[in-house]
Amino acid sequence: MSSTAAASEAYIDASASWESFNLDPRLLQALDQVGFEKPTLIQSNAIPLALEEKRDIIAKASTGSGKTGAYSIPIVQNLLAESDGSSHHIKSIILVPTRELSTQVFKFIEKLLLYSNNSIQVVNLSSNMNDQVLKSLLINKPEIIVSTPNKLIQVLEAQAEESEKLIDLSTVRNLTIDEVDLILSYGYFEDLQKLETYLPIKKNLQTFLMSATINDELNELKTKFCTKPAILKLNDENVYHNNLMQYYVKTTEFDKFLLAYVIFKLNLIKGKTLVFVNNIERGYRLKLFMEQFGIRSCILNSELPINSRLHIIDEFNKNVYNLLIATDETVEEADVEEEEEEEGEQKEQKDSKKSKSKSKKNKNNDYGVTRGSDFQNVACVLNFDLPVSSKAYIHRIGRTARAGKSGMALSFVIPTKEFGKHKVASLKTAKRDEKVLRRVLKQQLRNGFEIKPYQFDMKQVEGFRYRSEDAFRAVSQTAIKEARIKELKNELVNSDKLKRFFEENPQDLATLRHDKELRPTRIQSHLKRVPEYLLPESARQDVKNIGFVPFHKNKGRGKGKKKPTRSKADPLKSFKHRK
Ligand SMILES: Nc1ncnc2c1ncn2[C@@H]1O[C@H](COP(=O)(O)OP(=O)(O)OP(=O)(O)O)[C@@H](O)[C@H]1O
Repeated sequence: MSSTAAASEAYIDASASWESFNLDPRLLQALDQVGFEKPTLIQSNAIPLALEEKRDIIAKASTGSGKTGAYSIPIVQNLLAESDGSSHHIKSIILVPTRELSTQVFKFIEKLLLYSNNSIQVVNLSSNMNDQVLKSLLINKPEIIVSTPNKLIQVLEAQAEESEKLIDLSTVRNLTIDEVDLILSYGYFEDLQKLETYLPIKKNLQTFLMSATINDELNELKTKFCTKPAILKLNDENVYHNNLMQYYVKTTEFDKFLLAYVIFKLNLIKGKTLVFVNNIERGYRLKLFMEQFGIRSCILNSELPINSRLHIIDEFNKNVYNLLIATDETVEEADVEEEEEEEGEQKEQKDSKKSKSKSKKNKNNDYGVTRGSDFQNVACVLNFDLPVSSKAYIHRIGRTARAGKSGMALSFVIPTKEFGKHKVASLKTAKRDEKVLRRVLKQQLRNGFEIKPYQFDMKQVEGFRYRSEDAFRAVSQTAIKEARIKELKNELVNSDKLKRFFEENPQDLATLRHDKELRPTRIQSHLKRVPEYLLPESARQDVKNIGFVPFHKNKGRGKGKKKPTRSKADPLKSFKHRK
């Protein structure tokens, strides 16, 4: 069995087994190798529909519920069943919204093909290989192509002039669109329309459309690509998020920084934390601020080269880094509009064309980490900046408590009366924080979940204010600009090294750290130490006795269940000093 962690009992479908789907022995062996003992609910529902009934499928299932397997397993099974090992044709196209996800899905399929003796080939079109390498891979007519819609169309259009067609989609038998609503909101709709002209639509083409949240725009795609699809809407949030504790803290614009300092310096969160901010500049501001206290973190945003982005996620998953500050660049007006409409606040009809073109700006980034990315063992998602919609909230918190594991989500919320009071620490999106919080609370409650208010003991936190203000002042606009350029330069060098050594020297990769200090202009080394007098009483007397956030499974979280005991529900209350 491999290192892939076993899923919890609630997460898998105990009544089903891989054997019951008549899977190819090579695939069964691969599933055993990745450590999937039994299918998850979405997998046990989707696989028979796809394999036995040959249905098109539209599936909505919770984040972290195993949707990748739900479509990849039938794809690989069909290919293994058909393959004679000699002739090759492109049979399956898998479209995903981001390059990160493209790599992730590609790697997963490679694992499923481990015992297929190269009879089936898979290519990641969106990876960073040069044209010659890509050409050599495509010449072999790989059975599966994983790509963003944009990249696929680019290659198809570029070859239109050439006599030899590298990609011939007339042989395609399966089209999968993962995170389909995000694909639409990224402005990929036109690319999908173009794709229609290359694919044998509705002629023997099986289609899978997958997402954790599904919107109305999907109807157009459904009519275009599907024939009598089976619609799977698993009401599974309460199964998957039973292990997720959710809290929010009402605070002020500056105190977000103060609290982040206290939380990370005093190690109040045990395990890896993924911090979400709403723009790139905020990410660097927070990193530079925390750096002064000796708190190391990595940055993840669309500015960084793709190789670095993938390496950072990989290393974070291998526990090389504890703290990752990711910019959520899906903070879209379209999302906000959509929610306002849903709640009847905006009566006017949405001009769908306008909203499609508006979100198009994201498309060229092909970047996104709130959706689909399989971050492993994330103990806490900290919404340093609250997202702008409850949909975005679902996807962010879905980066923790995955595969039945436990996790915690903590969100900082700026009350409307506090908005705009601290010029430098202020953020435009925070104006709507309270409104968004109301929606998030309502939406989570519908699924039986409570997001509890969390009160920090501000008397204890107050002692850290002076140092925070000092450190915050040092992070000037110029310091941020310089740090941004420096990081970019570092990562370009890293990315180049990564490119050259990717395959040959995997050990060398480990030495490329992404959490190096970026150093704001003014260095204040005294800030790295927390003096004894600032520690809470208990921490001063006996560091070993100080508590930490318990991330073990808590059975009492679900709807109508018994409330957890205070010590379990109040994880941030006790302080631990970072050594
Ligand atoms: N049958 C299974 N048994 C055990 N673990 C599984 C199984 N299927 C998937 N997993 C694990 O569950 C995690 C989540 O799976 P996956 O990334 O497919 O979720 P998802 O539904 O696509 O989530 P998202 O909506 O966030 O993209 C992964 O770490 C994966 O390895």
